Amino acid sequence: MTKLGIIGGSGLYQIDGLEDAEWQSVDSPWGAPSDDILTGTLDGLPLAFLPRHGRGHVHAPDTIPFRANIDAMKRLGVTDIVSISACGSFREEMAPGDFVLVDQYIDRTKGRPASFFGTGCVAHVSLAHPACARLSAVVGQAARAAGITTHDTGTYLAMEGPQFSSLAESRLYRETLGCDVIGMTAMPEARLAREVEICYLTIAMITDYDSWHPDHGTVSITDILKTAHANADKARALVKALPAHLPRGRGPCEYGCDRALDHAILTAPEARDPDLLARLDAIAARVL
Ligand SMILES: CSC[C@H]1O[C@H](OP(=O)(O)O)[C@H](O)[C@@H]1O
Ligand SMILES: Nc1ncnc2[nH]cnc12
Repeated sequence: MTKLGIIGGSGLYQIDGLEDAEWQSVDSPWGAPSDDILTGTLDGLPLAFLPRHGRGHVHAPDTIPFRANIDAMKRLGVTDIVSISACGSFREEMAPGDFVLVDQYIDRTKGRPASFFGTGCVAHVSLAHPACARLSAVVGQAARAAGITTHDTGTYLAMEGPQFSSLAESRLYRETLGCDVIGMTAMPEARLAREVEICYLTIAMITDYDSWHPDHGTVSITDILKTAHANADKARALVKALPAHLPRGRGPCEYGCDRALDHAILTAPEARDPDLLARLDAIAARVL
């Protein structure tokens, strides 16, 4: 049975229209999630919504408790995460107001805890295709049905922030690294979603042209927030359109997202750390 998780970014701190809506506090051995999680159903689809920065925008990109957030989603039984992020654009044709379905990432974040595994239980999952192509196709259909201009692929540069990029960095990411969009939060979120075997997709909601564009000057938070608020209405329209496109029942993910931990754990059973294993109870129960 599909259970949809939505992670809302800057400007998207709640969603409307859920039946049996309830803000639930979820305990995680990885710390407190960014906020309580709004659960309910939308047209019969079970859904869990978490504002990534917390209501009131409490967490900075580097203090978001990514592991607690993803562990909490897993504990709630979420099978698919659609993660929504305000992003800058490196492409003229990916204009403010457009949505980009991210399929690749370049991770330039620094020092954020990026794995549930480590000493005492070492695991290596594949991240060659971090986004779930099945989820991306479904979200693309729903976004178009909601009248949103949507680009089907894009490479996301995850920067550390919280400051925006210098002009030289912006040009490097666009011209040398070939990235399409930029933000501060999709990593390590995408890595962690793969480790917990949840199908995952980042939707980049374009708010600005970062600082490379000769006609747009430097990126300003005031302009970003104006576009982010308009984008949040589109994001809510997209969420409303999703249940009509997302099948309720589900077989195995055809791209293997839900089996990412098969053969991934290297530590011998007798050498595993019981404390770490206890913290992995929700994450790796299927294989431990
Ligand atoms: C509001 S501008 C910078 C801020 O917005 C993005 O957050 P999110 O991905 O959660 O929408 C960006 O990554 C920065 O954290
Ligand atoms: N230009 C930009 N750089 C990083 N994060 C962003 N979020 C929105 N716009 C951004």
